[in-house]
Amino acid sequence: MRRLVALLDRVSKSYGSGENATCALRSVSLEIEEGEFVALVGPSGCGKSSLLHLLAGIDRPSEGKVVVLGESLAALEERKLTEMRLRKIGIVFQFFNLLPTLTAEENVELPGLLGGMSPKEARQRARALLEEVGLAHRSRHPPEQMSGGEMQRVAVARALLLEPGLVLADEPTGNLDSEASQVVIDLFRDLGRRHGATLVLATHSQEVAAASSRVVRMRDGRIVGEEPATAPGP
Ligand SMILES: Nc1ncnc2c1ncn2[C@@H]1O[C@H](COP(=O)(O)OP(=O)(O)OP(=O)(O)O)[C@@H](O)[C@H]1O
Repeated sequence: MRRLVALLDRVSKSYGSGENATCALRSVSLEIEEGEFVALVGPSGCGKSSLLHLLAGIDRPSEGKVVVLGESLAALEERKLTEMRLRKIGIVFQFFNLLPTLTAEENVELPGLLGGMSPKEARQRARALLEEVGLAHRSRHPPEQMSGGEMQRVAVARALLLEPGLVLADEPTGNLDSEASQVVIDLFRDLGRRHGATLVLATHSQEVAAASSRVVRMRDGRIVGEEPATAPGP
């Protein structure tokens, strides 16, 4: 059997309290195995980002259990959670979140430097990743001199720098035109093959969903279907 990378066990998440409480996730259970490329799809507000935030340890569940790479996130103190986010989880955002004053190469190196890699090793790895995403020639440019698609490829390279066990992406093509989206989609599709990466992303894009190995459909904070369908549990 393949290794389990992430597990949500009857997870619920509410924001706010009393009359203003919003229930974003309602008893969601999900298992993600090594090497999977899972696309979370569903209407706006159905809970996709909330689920990603729990997997990333950005948020904690109101109820239920979240286990990522063998660690129960609820049990981790804040310092260990931050450390885990840096070293073991790569995150790609819709709006890239690159640092504007750094070059592409420096942006990609950053998690390595923060994670204790030597500057030389971080640079070598950043260069190799920028080459892999087809941007070796743009490595000295700051984000403002790049297209959206290029910025997102830099963000993907940055997310991979520390070879995370889990890569999460929230609407990674949401801000790109169709041509740039396709390049980013192809990149994600190759990640599993080249890096053995396990990927979970939230998307409204049919093309992204079509490139995934499993589509998880959500509605009103619940998982309402999967394609291909997984066998029912015991
Ligand atoms: N920080 C927050 N505080 C209060 N409510 C929130 C917060 N974050 C999300 N919500 C609510 O939780 C529900 C689920 O939101 P979530 O962002 O997870 O949905 P989504 O499927 O990612 O939507 P979209 O596709 O529009 O990004 C929504 O009703 C949303 O308004």
